[in-house]
Amino acid sequence: MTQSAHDIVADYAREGLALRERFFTSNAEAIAALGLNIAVCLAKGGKILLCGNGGSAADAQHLAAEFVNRFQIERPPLPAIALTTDSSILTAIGNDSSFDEVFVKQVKALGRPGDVLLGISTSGKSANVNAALAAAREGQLGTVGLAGKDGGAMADLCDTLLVVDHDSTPLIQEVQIAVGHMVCRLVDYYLFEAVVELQPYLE
Ligand SMILES: O=C(CO)[C@@H](O)[C@H](O)[C@H](O)[C@H](O)COP(=O)(O)O
Ligand SMILES: [Zn+2]
Repeated sequence: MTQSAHDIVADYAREGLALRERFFTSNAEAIAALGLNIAVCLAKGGKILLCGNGGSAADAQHLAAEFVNRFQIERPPLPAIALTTDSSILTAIGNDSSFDEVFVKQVKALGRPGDVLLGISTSGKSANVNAALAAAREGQLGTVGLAGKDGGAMADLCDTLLVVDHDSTPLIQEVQIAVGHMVCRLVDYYLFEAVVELQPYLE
């Protein structure tokens, strides 16, 4: 029998709520550690590079904007670059080399040791994201992955990997942007509210 529109809404909301509950209950410590890790990178003068495809490209841009502009408190701008935004770079690399290379070359051009690359994918199988993570590791950047499903190939490429254990791409994405927002909140906390807590990690 065909589902009603009401049932589609109710089922989607119920599944998303259950996933959030499961994921954040079992990953709270890892998310707190990730927030600290990103705060330490920024406090030491590093920057955050972000990449992903489709909805994850939007998430990369969304999160870069939170760092550069502000999140919930007024504070100095923080350095973050989404590698998904420059259409000249993306089309030149995609056209001359391959779409798999669109992020790698930017990591090599812009990344410095001590920076962090945050790769976002729901499948863990996006070749351009995984190539960027491999190049970041090679260049001594920290590598962080937000993945879904079974994590794909990202596990072997990331210092920190958070896997949203579900098969639905949009539900995974909704959890991933919440993780990103929590990291922004934690960065504000460590850099501007609880500076003494950060101090031991800077020595
Ligand atoms: O937003 C969505 C689906 O919700 C799509 O645009 C989705 O992001 C695209 O199909 C991506 O190419 C999927 O890439 P990935 O998550 O597997 O790395
Ligand atoms: Zn989407």
